[in-house]
Amino acid sequence: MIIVNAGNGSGGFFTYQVLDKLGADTFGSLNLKPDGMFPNHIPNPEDKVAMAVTRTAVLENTADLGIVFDTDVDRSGVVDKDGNPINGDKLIALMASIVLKEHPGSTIVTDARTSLALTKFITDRGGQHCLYRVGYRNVIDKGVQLNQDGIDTQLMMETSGHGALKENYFLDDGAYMVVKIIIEMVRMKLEGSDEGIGSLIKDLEEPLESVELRMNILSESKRAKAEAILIIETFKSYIEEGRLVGWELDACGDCWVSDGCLVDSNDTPAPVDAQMYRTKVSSEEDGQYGWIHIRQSIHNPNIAINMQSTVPGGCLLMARVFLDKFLIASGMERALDFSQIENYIKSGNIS
Ligand SMILES: O=P(O)(O)OC[C@H]1O[C@H](O)[C@H](O)[C@@H](O)[C@@H]1O
Repeated sequence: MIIVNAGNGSGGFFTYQVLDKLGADTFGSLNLKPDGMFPNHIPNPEDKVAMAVTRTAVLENTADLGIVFDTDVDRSGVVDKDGNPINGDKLIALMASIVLKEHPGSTIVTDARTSLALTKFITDRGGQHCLYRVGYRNVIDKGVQLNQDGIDTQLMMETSGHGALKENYFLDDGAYMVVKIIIEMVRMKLEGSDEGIGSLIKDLEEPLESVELRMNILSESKRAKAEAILIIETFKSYIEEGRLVGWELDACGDCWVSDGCLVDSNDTPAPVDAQMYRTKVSSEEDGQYGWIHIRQSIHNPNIAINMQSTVPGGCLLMARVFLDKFLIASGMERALDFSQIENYIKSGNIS
C-alpha cells in the first residue's frame, strides 16, 4: 500500500496512471486534484506540513510508503512505513544506498550543504561524494561533466529534493526517484524482509545542529548581485588570510575550492551563476566540528548562510565568530541587514 500526497500539484497522475495500474493499493492518498490555490499546504517535500500529513496517512492506513511530490513532480520526498520523513540528506542517502548497490564505486554529486555524516555514509558504501554548487542545474551539469571526464557518476541530488540519474538521461525527475525506491521496497519484501526502506539509512547520523539564516542586501535591487559578490569574496579573503582562527576554505585532497567545486580537481570552469563557498570550522578540542556555507540566493537579494555542527552550541559559536570577526570587522553593516544573525545569537532560535 502506497500513499501519494501530490499537494494539489500535478503529481496525481502518478497514483491513477502508474501505481493503480500496476496493482498498488493507493487508498488514503492525499491532495491529488490539481488546484493552483494549493488549499491544503505548500506542495514541497521540504515542507513540514506536507511531510506531517503524509506521515499521519501512512500510519493510519498502515501503508508501506508515503510519497510527497512538489508542484511539477521534479522533486520528491518519502515517508517510511514507521512514519519517518525521508527528505533532504536522508533522501540522498536512501538513493545513494540503492544506486551504490547497482553501481559500486559510483560518484554521487550533491550540493555542498550536506552533512559530514552523509559523506561518511556514501564513502562507507564505497562511493565517492562530490560536493558542488547549490542549484539543481549546477549539480546535474557537474554529473554530466564528470561522466564526460570518465568518472562514473550515477546520481546527482540536491538537498532540496531535486535529483537526476544517469540511467534516466540526467533528467531532473522526482517520479523516477520514487520509482527506484518503490522497486527496492518491493524487492526487499519479496526477499522476506519486513524492515521497510527506512532500514537502508539507519546508520546515517543526523547533524546535531543545522541552521539556515539569511541576510538581506540593503542596496537597490539592481546592485544587489554585484554587492553580494563583493561581500562573499571579502569573506573568502578573510578566511584565506587566516583572520578567523580555525576556519579554512573547504578542499578535498589536492583540490582547491575555486569557482565552486569542492571536490573535483578536474573541473572545467563553468559560468558561475551565484557566488558560494564552504568553510570547515575546527577547534583544538574537537578537531573539525562543523562547516559554514555562504552563498548568494538564486532568487532573492539576500545571502544565505548554512551551518552545521557536531558539538552542542557549535552553530551559535560559529554565528558569533562570523558576526564579530567578519561582518562587523569588515564594516558590512553598510551593505547588509544582519538582524537575523543577531537575533539568533541572542535567542538561540531562528526568527
Ligand atoms: O537561493 P534560494 O532562494 O535559496 O533557492 C535555491 C533553489 O533555487 C531554485 O529553486 C533551484 O531550483 C534549487 O535548485 C535551489 O536550491
